[in-house]
Amino acid sequence: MQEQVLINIENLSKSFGKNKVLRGINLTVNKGDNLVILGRSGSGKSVTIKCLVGLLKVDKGKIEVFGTDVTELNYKELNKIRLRIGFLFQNGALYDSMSVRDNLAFTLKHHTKDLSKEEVEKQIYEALENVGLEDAIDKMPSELSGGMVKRIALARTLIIKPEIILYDEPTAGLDTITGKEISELILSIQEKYKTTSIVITHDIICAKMTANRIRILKDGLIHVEGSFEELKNSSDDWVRSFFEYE
Ligand SMILES: Nc1ncnc2c1ncn2[C@@H]1O[C@H](COP(=O)(O)OP(=O)(O)OP(=O)(O)O)[C@@H](O)[C@H]1O
Repeated sequence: MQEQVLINIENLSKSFGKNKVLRGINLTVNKGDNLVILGRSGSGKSVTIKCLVGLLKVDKGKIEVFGTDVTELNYKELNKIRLRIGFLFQNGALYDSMSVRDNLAFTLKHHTKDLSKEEVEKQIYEALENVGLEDAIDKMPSELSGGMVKRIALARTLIIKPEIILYDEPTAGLDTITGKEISELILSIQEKYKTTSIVITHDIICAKMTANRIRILKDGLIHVEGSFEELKNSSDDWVRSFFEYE
């Protein structure tokens, strides 16, 4: 069966002044892929996904998402594509002044107009159930632990039923056990919803649990790609160094 390409990046370049961050990235993500991008701090992982959703303007190259080159779109057209993509940002903060319910309702209503009150409530419960936090519905963000905030942020991402989910450092700032729980959750979401995802992480356990393919960025290019086991056993010392703490 022919693979369906959801993301196709060709020759993507991006500099900030003299800082040449991306020097010609090529990347495809097929439907159902769960791609992990590894790379040292500052190697351009976040810049890559920000270009992907049009938060940063590219210098050169093509980025096709759902078959449309997003580098050529105006704001309105870009927004249409973004509605099909969920983000879990590194500091994916919730709105502090809103309860968990209102945080989720706000996102849902922004995304899908004209839902009945009952439907909104039902979808909020469903999203919270997916992350095992139905009981937190009336809590304020200040009452939640770091791991709970990540889970709620994930529920907020899921509530729009995205076709692609972008995770930027989903386990950053969490202790090992809580980080592992978040990775397990990402995995269970992948299995339940057959989502396509890109996960940017430093956390090798998270990469092992969530990736079907891994790419490693170096010097503004994709240095290497392969499965977890292939890269872990690479003949390249630099590549293997990422897997030392597994
Ligand atoms: N808006 C910006 N303006 C100027 N420079 C930027 C901007 N965004 C990113 N950079 C620079 O681009 C480079 C890559 O940053 P990026 O955030 O993509 O790294 P990263 O690989 O995600 O790192 P980390 O793992 O630490 O999050 C860095 O040198 C950073 O300073």
